[in-house]
Amino acid sequence: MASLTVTEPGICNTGAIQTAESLVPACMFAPDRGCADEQSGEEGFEDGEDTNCESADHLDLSSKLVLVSPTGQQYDSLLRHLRERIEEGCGETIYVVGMGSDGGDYGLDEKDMEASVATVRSLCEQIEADLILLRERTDTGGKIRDYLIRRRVGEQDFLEVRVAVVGNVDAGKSTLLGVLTHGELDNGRGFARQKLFRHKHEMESGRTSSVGNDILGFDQEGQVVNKPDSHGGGLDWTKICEKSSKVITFIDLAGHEKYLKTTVFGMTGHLPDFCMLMVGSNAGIVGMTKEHLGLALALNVPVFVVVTKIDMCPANILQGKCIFWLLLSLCYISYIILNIFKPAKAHNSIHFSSEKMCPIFQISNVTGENMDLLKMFLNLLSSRTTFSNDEPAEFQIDDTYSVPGVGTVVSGTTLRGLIRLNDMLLLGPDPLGTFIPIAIKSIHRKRMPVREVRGGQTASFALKKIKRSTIRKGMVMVSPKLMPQATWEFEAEILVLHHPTTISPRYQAMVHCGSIRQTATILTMNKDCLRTGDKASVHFRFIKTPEYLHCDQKLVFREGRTKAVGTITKVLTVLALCFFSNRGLGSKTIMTNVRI
Ligand SMILES: Nc1nc2c(ncn2[C@@H]2O[C@H](COP(=O)(O)OP(=O)(O)OP(=O)(O)O)[C@@H](O)[C@H]2O)c(=O)[nH]1
Repeated sequence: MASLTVTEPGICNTGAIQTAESLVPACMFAPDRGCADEQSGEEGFEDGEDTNCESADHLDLSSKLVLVSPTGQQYDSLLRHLRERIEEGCGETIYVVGMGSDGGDYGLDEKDMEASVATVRSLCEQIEADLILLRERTDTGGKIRDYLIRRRVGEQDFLEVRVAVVGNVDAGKSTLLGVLTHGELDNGRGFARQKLFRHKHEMESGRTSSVGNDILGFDQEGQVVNKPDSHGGGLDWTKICEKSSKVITFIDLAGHEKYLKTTVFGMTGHLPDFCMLMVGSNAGIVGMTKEHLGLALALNVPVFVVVTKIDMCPANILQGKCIFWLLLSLCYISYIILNIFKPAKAHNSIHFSSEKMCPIFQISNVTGENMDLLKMFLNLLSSRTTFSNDEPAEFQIDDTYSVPGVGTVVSGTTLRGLIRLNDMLLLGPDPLGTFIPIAIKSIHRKRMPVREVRGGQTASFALKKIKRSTIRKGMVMVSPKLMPQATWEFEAEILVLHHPTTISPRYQAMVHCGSIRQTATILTMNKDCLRTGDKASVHFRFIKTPEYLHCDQKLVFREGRTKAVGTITKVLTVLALCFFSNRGLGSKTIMTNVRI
């Protein structure tokens, strides 16, 4: 495992070990993270394995006592480091008080602890953040405390984390979301999921068929904001968002194979930060579980597992089934399986993606067992998207609506940059590959009107003078600075995960890339034919409309059970013709792309 670099007491920078799939923010974390279950001896990662820490600061900030009474220079340095960590952690970080940066100097007495906490509190005031105690431990040297430092947000703002919920049919996905977001336990016969279904046929069959969105709000203290819905009128999202400092958006996906296309769209188009893989303990790893896990890993989305229905499964059988999970992990990931039974482990496992761990929660939606651990863990998850003000705005559309009295509304995810009310963006590409200027007339985040949205946030925009039928999923709205170009053809490095026979040129299948979902034909490839497990460089062409693509975007190429994953390596050249027309005061730009 790669080493951590401690930059000051209690602050470890995981940035150095970030891999493509582990863009979890670099947060402060103490070397006591070795969370192999101290008492139960369960499998975990080794203590000290990551403690190759060295001071990165020329000032002596390495002592556990530096916070007791820092000099002016030390204080400034501590403040600077804390600010950096908060930026990297998208507004929050974990701070350990009572530990030296070498990881071996543990514990403070009562007096020093009070003085250190006072220093940290004053640092937090400087950056307008709150200090929340997560846990306290006592070592031979004294006390050690873990704090969550979370930047205060305005009433209209909140931190946002998206979690895709996948797993086989009947694993208890919708039920868990019903229990978490509505605060009422299930009866084992489908009570909790009723509140989530969007369609009549879902009510009748008990099967999710569409991409559902549910929110769980946490206040500054980490307490759940959602209240049981006594009137049956659904949750008031605006109230939840107003009271929350962090909102977890669950993307509830269908478990049945027949809805796989929708589930793949949910995983690629809704840009989840994390994937919650649900396994019913009565059934184990069956049906689509492996398919969903493979998809999440192929898209580099960090996975944690929630095993449900433990009330139905005797302990010895549950233990036996762990072998399945271990096998699963060996098949798909060389990750360390970490069973979460204690709050300390829930805290320690939040860096699971960068540590190559796969936390497993074992819960019951009926008795509520271990539900608090899961909530605690969810509260500590941080978004993987970092935001920079300077980047030109880019927004991908994943759904469209016609709202009476408002007109056409598009919803989706802001990929980067900042979008403000009345901003002028380019919407496209249409079937001719053109982008048209469009003004943002109103913005809603989680049904709450706001004035701006940033990279990493989902939003919906009301657009003026445009028909809903002219907009489709997969279109984008981007800053004119990007000079967007649509493309028909692209090259990608792909890996065939499964195909019953062989794939050769002229083969057609559905390409999922972000919220783009369109059939493409293989024109050429650098091998004669491809079988399961083969890698190749492939040249694709969309069959219906040109799309807006980037290099390095992940894609899934599938048809039935055939599945390949890959990364776009080249977007083929298009010739952009710009038509300008002056109407009234503002000039209007229409860009048309002609393929060469
Ligand atoms: N006893 C018990 N029953 C549960 C638990 N969790 C879910 N169930 C029941 O399991 C059944 C299936 O749950 P769902 O939430 O519909 O499963 P799902 O994974 O969402 O299924 P799809 O939407 O079809 O993908 C329901 O009858 C639930 O009441 C649990 O922890 N214990």
